Amino acid sequence: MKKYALIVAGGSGTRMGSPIAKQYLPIGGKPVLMHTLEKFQDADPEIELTLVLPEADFPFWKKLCEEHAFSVPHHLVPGGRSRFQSVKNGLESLKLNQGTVAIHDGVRPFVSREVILQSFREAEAKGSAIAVIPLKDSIRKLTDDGRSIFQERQYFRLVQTPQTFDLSKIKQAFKVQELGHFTDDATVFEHQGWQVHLIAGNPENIKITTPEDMEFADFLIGKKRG
Ligand SMILES: Nc1ccn([C@@H]2O[C@H](COP(=O)(O)OP(=O)(O)OP(=O)(O)O)[C@@H](O)[C@H]2O)c(=O)n1
Ligand SMILES: C[C@](O)(CO)[C@H](O)COP(=O)(O)O
Repeated sequence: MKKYALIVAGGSGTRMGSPIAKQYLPIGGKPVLMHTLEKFQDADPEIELTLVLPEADFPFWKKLCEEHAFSVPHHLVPGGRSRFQSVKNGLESLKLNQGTVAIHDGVRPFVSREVILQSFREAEAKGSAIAVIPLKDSIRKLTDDGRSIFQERQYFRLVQTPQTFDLSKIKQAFKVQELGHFTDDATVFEHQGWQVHLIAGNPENIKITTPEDMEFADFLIGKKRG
């Protein structure tokens, strides 16, 4: 079955607060996004890659690719005002309806090869595959009257990407109007009344969001290089 990956990097990285958006910041000598694209190509060179970026950044990205002699083949698609709109643009750019598509945050460069391959296998068999990890800390729910209530953490999971789907189903799901609780692609899929299938993610697959995450990313890259 044909495999696609939609790497979404259409955001501006306000929580990082750096002059250059976080997806272009260097770790281990090259931009975060290049590591992410390479992860998918290394997992399976047959995966067709689409990169969603703010349209105004296209010339900057092309310059970065030249500077780094970056040769992983990919199509560029303009992002939207929210993650939902960026994913929608990316899905609409895929002209065929058959296959599976992994939707992945460009700022998660530490996704493992095993998780990528497993997500495609399970999505082919079950229609969806959402990478999640269990919690290590205890958790509490805050109430409106200022109290907090213990929660049984075994019933919770942290949700990562990739979130991989049957292509025709996820295209159909994204035809809806955007709702406030659509924080990821699983919530959009579920809105159709379909159940999502969870798979085990890899714990180092962090979403680079704040300056501390960049420090951790530098540490992880260094550790991998030994
Ligand atoms: N309009 C948007 C907003 C976000 N994203 C992407 O969705 C992923 C997860 O979003 P997040 O970490 O929130 O990125 P930003 O929106 O860039 O960060 P912030 O919320 O701090 O501004 C990122 O790869 C980001 O580039 C996107 O493609 N299009
Ligand atoms: C899609 C996601 O990375 C899953 O954990 C997350 O929901 C993105 O959230 P953000 O607030 O847009 O960073």
